[in-house]
Amino acid sequence: MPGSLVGGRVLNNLSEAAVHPPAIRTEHLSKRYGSLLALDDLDLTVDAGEVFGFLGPNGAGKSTTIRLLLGLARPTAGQAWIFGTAAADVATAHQRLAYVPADVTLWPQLTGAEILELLGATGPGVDVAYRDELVDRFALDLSKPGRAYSTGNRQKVALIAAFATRAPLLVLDEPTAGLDPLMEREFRRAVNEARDTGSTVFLSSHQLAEVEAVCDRVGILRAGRLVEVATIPELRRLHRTEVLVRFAGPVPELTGVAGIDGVQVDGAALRFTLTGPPGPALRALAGADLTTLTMREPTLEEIFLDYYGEGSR
Ligand SMILES: Nc1ncnc2c1ncn2[C@@H]1O[C@H](COP(=O)(O)OP(=O)(O)OP(=O)(O)O)[C@@H](O)[C@H]1O
Repeated sequence: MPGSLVGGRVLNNLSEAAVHPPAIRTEHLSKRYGSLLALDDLDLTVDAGEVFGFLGPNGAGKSTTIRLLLGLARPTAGQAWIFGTAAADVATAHQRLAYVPADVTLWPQLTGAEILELLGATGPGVDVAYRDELVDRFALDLSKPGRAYSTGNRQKVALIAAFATRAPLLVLDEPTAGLDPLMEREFRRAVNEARDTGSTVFLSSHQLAEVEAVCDRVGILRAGRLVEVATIPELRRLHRTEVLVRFAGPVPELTGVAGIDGVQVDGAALRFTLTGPPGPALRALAGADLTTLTMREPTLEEIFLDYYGEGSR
């Protein structure tokens, strides 16, 4: 390794970053449309090999970010890199990525088969055997002209074309919005296969179950600002857990105990929300005569509602 020849940990790390740059890196990336700051100072790194979910309510700035990453829009400030290449250097950056837009448009006169051929010939390469396998798995009829495909089938054509490139980076904007549950399952399989072969997947989504099923990490965007980046278990730890306790004897007084919120007494049952470490609550309960203790982790939906809440965009 060139780094180890000259020695020194710092130099090794530098050469590592140069040889294996992150799949996506942004620094102070911002986009303004008139008075609207659609994306505000985004600093994000997605490592090669990660499946990263980009979440946010309508209008949060997800598609704007994707357009900036693809060089389809110019940042107002900041910069983005794809595997170390400036996103603005489209000819180089796009040799290593495949993209599926939220609204797939196909050439109306070409058949599905012709469209896949064309996309294969103009993209970053194609694994024909894998493409044929995906056509079967997504149950896509390739004989129809583009104009005759439904929204979901147009999406399938674009997804198959993207996965079949085996590109090092797949950028997918709302990839399953038009797919039925069976096809969603195939989509998840294909994402896992992409990860298994070392590809990076960056997907924007509103579908929390999908994000939970396939993503290693998620970024949460709200009104143009990145408000969290975490793994899903980390997100759960950051958020409240609902606790239900039933007692055989008297119900202890928990109001004022650290890390507890929303205490409700209902006969011999006590409900509360754990907002911090469970130690103080458990100590407060230790002397009581408990019959059951149930803890429920927040669903991803509850976590996102916490972030989106009032005033979100
Ligand atoms: N070309 C444009 N001109 C003016 N405003 C724009 C333009 N593109 C996007 N916007 C605005 O920027 C904000 C972010 O839009 P963007 O499409 O990035 O959101 P999104 O998170 O992808 O939303 P959705 O989930 O609905 O797709 C929105 O308020 C949108 O109206």
